[in-house]
Amino acid sequence: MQFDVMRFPSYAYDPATGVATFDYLLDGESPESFTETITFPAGPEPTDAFYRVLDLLHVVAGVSYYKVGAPARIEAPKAVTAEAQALFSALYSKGLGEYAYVNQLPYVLDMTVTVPGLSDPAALIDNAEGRPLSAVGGGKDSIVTLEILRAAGLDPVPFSVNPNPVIVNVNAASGIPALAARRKLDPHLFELNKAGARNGHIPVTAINSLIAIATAVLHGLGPVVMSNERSASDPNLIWNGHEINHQWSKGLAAEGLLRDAVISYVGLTEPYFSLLRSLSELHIAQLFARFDAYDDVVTSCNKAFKLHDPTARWCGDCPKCRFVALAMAPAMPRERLTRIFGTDLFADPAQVPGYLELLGIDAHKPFECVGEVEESLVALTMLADDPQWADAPVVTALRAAVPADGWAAASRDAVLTPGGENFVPPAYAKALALVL
Ligand SMILES: CC(=O)N[C@H]1[C@@H](OP(=O)(O)OP(=O)(O)OC[C@H]2O[C@@H](n3ccc(=O)[nH]c3=O)[C@H](O)[C@@H]2O)O[C@H](CO)[C@@H](O)[C@@H]1O[C@H](C)C(=O)N[C@@H](C)C(=O)N[C@@H](CCC(=O)O)C(=O)O
Ligand SMILES: Nc1ncnc2c1ncn2[C@@H]1O[C@H](COP(=O)(O)OP(=O)(O)OP(=O)(O)O)[C@@H](O)[C@H]1O
Repeated sequence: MQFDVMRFPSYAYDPATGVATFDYLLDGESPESFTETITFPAGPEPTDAFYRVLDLLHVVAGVSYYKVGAPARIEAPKAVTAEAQALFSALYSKGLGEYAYVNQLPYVLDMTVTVPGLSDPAALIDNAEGRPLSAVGGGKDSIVTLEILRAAGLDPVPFSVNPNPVIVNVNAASGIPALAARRKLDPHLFELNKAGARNGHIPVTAINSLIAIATAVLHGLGPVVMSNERSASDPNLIWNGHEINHQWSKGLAAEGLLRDAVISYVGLTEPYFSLLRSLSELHIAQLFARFDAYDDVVTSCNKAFKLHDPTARWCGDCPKCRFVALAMAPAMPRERLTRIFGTDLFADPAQVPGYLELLGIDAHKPFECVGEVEESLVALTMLADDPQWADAPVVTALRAAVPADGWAAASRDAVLTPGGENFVPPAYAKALALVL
């Protein structure tokens, strides 16, 4: 399918129903149009700031439709600030890096989004003191964030886009009333995919983040708090001189771009940050071990989410399950880990090849939300030192497979000491410090 340009004809919002509709057009000889629907939790009459977030969301959510044909031009509909334009361009290039690599479309890595003009920054709106909106994905990370915010008395409001049964159960376990938004992709996208249109991964966290920010603005809440970890900024591979990162929109660069766009174009003083940015996945897993109220519900397995089966939890046989089990194992009794996963991955030699990938011994880091190779190596050294794990068949096999220079790269201090740039405001940094 060939298209010349991607356009964004219009969007609409109905305050009575909370329904927003976003229109997209892939223009060319045989154009295709799409409408995405997002239903926000009903709230008071929207302000200008809310509509400004929708202006950003309109362009950002367009990535799902752009990927059908990847035209060489993308024309955003409205004048925005330079920071917002920078977000758009990065999202359609770096955010679609995995898609470009898998579909062998190198020009996508250099895509820019044009705008009809540059606007002045919006007047500032001080939202820093409001109750935080805490994004919940159902995995260990967002549970840790929610509990840190609660312990510090910050009174978080859990929020999810399209809450699946895992998220519903996690929210129930937290006991805190939650907000939710519904997002419906245009069914025409799936028809085109069935007919063989191009497809691939998109930077979904950027879309969920803007839906969260719009909800926070609509409900007069404070900052949106994410749970994106340090290793989310780590690329999977380098291709044509560009970093390809499956988790690009969870990374630090995307967080900075999104913050700058919302601060300048919407005017919020404290729109959005990741509380866990300075922590490794291994460290977050250690913190999760302190909260056993979620053991029967927590699920980070993307395969389980793909099954659309309300009872599906950990599949026990994918990179995400392998990594999270490895990260949690050093912090909890073997029976507890086996209960959470429904299986003992370290007793099953069939898991060894998958673990070799995570340890950087085979192939590149999988296109999944998994930690850095160093984190896996450190977790393995911790298991090797722990009598309950040392003789597990998978641990024994992995210890033998890691080359001598591999161990040298595994520094417990480096992995378990918070570090790196982050955007956490001081009041929230204090809350985090209480659990470290
Ligand atoms: C659950 C999952 O992993 N989905 C990825 C999978 O899609 P699949 O066909 O197996 O199932 P669906 O997610 O139901 O998608 C159906 C089709 O719709 C397209 N689509 C979906 C959401 C969207 O916002 N826009 C869309 O166009 C999708 O392409 C399917 O055709 O494979 C896809 C292709 O590789 C992935 O794009 C799907 O990923 C979802 C967008 C998703 O939610 N993935 C997260 C679990 C995920 O990967 N998160 C990353 C962070 C990525 C980021 O930068 O934000 C992570 O946690 O590492
Ligand atoms: N459906 C959703 N609605 C709102 N926020 C979400 C949703 N899914 C994920 N998120 C948020 O996006 C970020 C990245 O998601 P990710 O799946 O990595 O995190 P998680 O589910 O909390 O933990 P884990 O890494 O263990 O799966 C997190 O801040 C998470 O809270």
